[in-house]
Amino acid sequence: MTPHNEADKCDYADTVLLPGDPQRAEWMAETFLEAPRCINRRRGALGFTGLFGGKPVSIQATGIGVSSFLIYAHELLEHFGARTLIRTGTCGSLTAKAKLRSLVISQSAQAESAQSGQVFGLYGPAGPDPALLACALAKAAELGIDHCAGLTVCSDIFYHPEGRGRFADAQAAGALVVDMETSALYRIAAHFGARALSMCVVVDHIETGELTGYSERQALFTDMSRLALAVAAES
Ligand SMILES: O=P(O)(O)O[C@H]1O[C@H](CO)[C@@H](O)[C@H]1O
Ligand SMILES: O=c1cc[nH]c(=O)[nH]1
Repeated sequence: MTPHNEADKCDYADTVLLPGDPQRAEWMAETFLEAPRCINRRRGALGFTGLFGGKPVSIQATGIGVSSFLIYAHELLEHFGARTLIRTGTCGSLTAKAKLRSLVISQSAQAESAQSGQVFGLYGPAGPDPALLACALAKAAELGIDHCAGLTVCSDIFYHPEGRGRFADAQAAGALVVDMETSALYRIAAHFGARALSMCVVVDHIETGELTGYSERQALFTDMSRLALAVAAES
């Protein structure tokens, strides 16, 4: 038990999938895990453990943004003994290469701004675990999942007064998408000597203004869940 999580120490599997949204956590657990058990309801940040391919896997919602994310990730790594964290998120596309509704695997991540840089300065720069990344790329091809891989920019602010213009530098640096947690995931996992990978479904397009509807999203999460669990099963 921690201030934010009522689970017992032994309730989490070594491998934990991390969606931001508790409804996504519940849907993934009920749809894909055998014998899912809800192990955390505190603050509505739902956590589950069940079996996938005979192997224990957990799914824990992390909320929105780095501050919330780091609380759940820290407690999973330090208190609950998680060794592999796989983010199953959503993101906004910054380029035609990352199509609406497709899956983007974060090969690298950077903070949006100096402000984010200060937050992330607590932990050194880091990327995905190379073996998890290679496994995800191979499995995505094997499962026929529409995906691309590249740089994710990690922002602290969803509604920003400067709007999408603020991503010009990130776009020039080749960023495919923006989310609000991936850089923090890579950095905190490296700090604790754990392995991490982030994959996100593109739910809106910053350049074209295209949007998906919330009710459509569960269908969009099927491929991401299949891929994340295939990686978890091999990890
Ligand atoms: O859908 P999740 O996983 O929460 O991820 C994305 O969605 C939220 C913003 O709508 C941020 O947390 C962002 O990173
Ligand atoms: O535009 C978006 C969409 C999802 N998540 C983000 O952080 N930004």
